[in-house]
Order: sequence, then C-alpha cells, then structure tokens
Amino acid sequence: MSDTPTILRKILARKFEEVAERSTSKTLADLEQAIKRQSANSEMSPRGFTNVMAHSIAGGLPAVIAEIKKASPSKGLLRDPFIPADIARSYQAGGASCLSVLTDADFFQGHETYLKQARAACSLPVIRKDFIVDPYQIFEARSIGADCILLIVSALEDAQMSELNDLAHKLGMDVLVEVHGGDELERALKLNNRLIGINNRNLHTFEVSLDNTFELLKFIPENRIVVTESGIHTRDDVQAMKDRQVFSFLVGETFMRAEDPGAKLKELFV
Ligand SMILES: O=C(O)c1ccccc1NCC(=O)[C@H](O)[C@H](O)COP(=O)(O)O
Repeated sequence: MSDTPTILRKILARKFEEVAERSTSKTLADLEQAIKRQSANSEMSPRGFTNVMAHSIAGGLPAVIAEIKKASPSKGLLRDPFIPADIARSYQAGGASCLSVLTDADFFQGHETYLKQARAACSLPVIRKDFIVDPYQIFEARSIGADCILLIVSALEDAQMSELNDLAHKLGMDVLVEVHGGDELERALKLNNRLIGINNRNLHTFEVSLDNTFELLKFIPENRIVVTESGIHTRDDVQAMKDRQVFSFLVGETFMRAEDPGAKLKELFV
C-alpha cells in the first residue's frame, strides 16, 4: 500500500497523538481503577452486544446497529441539533438491537459523553465507534460504559489485533471486527470472534458499494454473524441483503438525516 495520506491514515496518525495526550491526564491505572469501581454498579455491566444481535436474528428479525454520528469526513455535518439521549430513545422505540456511537472528536464531531448519554437513555448495548490503535482506548471504552468495541483490520497488525481482541473480551466487551477486502477478511477470520463487519465504504477513498458485502459473504463461515456496514439507504438495499442471508446491519447517515431516526429505522426494516 502506498503512503499517500488518505483519510484513514490521517485519522490513525491523530489517534496515536490522542492516546499520548490523554494518557498523561488520565493514566492507564486511573482507567483500571474506574473500571474496578464501576463493577459495583449493575447499570454499567456489559449488556451482551453479540448475544442481543444473535437473539434478534434467531427470532427472525433483522439485527440493526443504529448509529449516532453528528458528522462524518465524507458527508460533513449530518444532524443539528444533535441530542444523543433523544436519538437513543427513538432508536429503541424503532426496534434497534444495538447502538453505535462515534466518540472521535476531530473527524466525526463525536465525544465520549455522547456514548454515556445514549447508553443511559436506553437499555440497548452500545459499541464505541472509534479507531482503536492502543490498549489504552479499550480500557477507556469500558470505563465509559461501552459494551463492544470496533477493530478495523486495515489499521492493525495481526499480533496487535489479537491482543486488543483478547483484552476487550477480558474486560467483558464484545468486538466487531471490520474488513473491507478479501485479505483483511482472511486475517479477521483467524480471530476468536463472532461478529464480522463488512464495510461497504472504502475508508481510504470514501467509495461505497454494497457489492462489497455480496462479494465477501461467500468466504465467511456460518458460525459468524455478518454485519453489513455503510451505504444502506432504502428498503431495497435491506431486501437485497436479506435475499443473500445477511440479517445484521450498521446504519448511520440515513437515520441521522431523518427527523425521527427511529421512525426511519422502522420504515426501512419493519
Ligand atoms: O463515514 C465516513 O465518512 C467515514 C470516513 C472514514 C472512516 C470511517 C467512516 N465512517 C465510519 C463508518 O463505517 C460508518 O459510520 C458506518 O458504517 C455507517 O455508515 P453510513 O450508514 O453510510 O453512515
């Protein structure tokens, strides 16, 4: 791969700086202490992200991870005013299985507080949607209440990915391992993990094609849950996935642009 600074590379470079900055004001030991303290609070216990997804599918329902993102590098500002607690309640009423909350500030106008507010407003499991490059961020994710984290295969080496995956599980969280191409999928399948996300968006070029899910799907064993991510806009898009036995979805922009995100979810999925 060339070293041209694509958006993904810029985000990752910033993440390394962020971890260095944050860990001086809040150390790893501080985060571990916070996690220990919150283990006495049942509200903060992991909500079983993967189990909830599997349960929806087993019950014949699509498992929708409904995303809370204020803005994105490809589309700019998506929602204003942006009230995570209201959005979370709307998603739960609309039938979402889980939430995804962007916590990256510099590129998505996200924040950890948004995850806390969204999670406190509903009973759904929540994935911290961020760009994880260091164990520090996994401790941080659990300390703010995340039930699941995202690992983007193209951002990580195998050994590092395996270490991060194990750490997340050790802290009681689930992991969504995200791929875009066949080589990444091969690497993802080596991990002991059930949720595999196929991103239809190329994070280097922003190009989006649902064909990406259709093409990679055949290489994924049946014991994995395939989540199709990005570019889902219509009932036809949803039906095209269902026709190919894909029942798990991660949707952001379409819901964020709707006045009532939960009603939009129902319109697409029910
Ligand atoms: O959304 C972007 O522009 C983006 C750019 C660079 C890296 C990641 C990006 N998005 C993260 C996601 O994968 C999506 O937020 C998620 O899959 C939902 O996609 P969509 O329904 O198309 O908003």
